Amino acid sequence: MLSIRTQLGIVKSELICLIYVSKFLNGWKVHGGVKIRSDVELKPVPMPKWKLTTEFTFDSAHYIKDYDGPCGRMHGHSYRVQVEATSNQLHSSEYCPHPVMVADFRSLRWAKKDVTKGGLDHGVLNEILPPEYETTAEMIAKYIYDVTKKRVPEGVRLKVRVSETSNSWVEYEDDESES
Ligand SMILES: Nc1nc2c(c(=O)[nH]1)N=C([C@H](O)[C@H](O)COP(=O)(O)OP(=O)(O)OP(=O)(O)O)CN2
Repeated sequence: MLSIRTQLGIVKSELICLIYVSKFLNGWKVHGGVKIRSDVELKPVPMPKWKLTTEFTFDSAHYIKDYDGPCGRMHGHSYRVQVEATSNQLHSSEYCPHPVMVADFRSLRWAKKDVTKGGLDHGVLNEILPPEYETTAEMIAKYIYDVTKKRVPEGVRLKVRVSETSNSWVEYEDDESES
């Protein structure tokens, strides 16, 4: 008789099981495998963490494709970049075998290198960035974020700020809700 389906479309034994579970949970809820009273409000446990910030500049030329104005013509900026890396764990790096750093500063500062050495300095950004990245400060920040993300240990959260001129900054960062 175990296979007799009820009108709810579930097996009888499953129904009995559900009744037991609902009685068991009456006024309670299960959180992380633990039964707790449903009126108890759970607050996130604060986790101590490290936050590194490094800043650098690079000088490059660019134009914004189809931009109706001076930014559509080839021109240059001294870009200022800040990269922030956050983690509650320390890691080893390519250069250091011991788990003593969030991420090696060297892996965060790659973009300041000369374009012939894999960086963005003294290049034409429209030629360096893959075509899916336009050369707005927004997309330069995303590009630096995307490349840096591949160079830092898993779980390290990143925020990249880019400034073309002293007036304006752009930020690109991990989605808080992902952690
Ligand atoms: N949201 C964005 N807007 C603009 C970007 C950008 O990357 N993101 N870029 C440009 C141009 O590249 C331009 O070089 C910078 O423009 P602007 O801020 O106007 O530069 P100035 O410092 O010369 O501004 P002033 O107000 O004239 O001093 C445009 N927009």
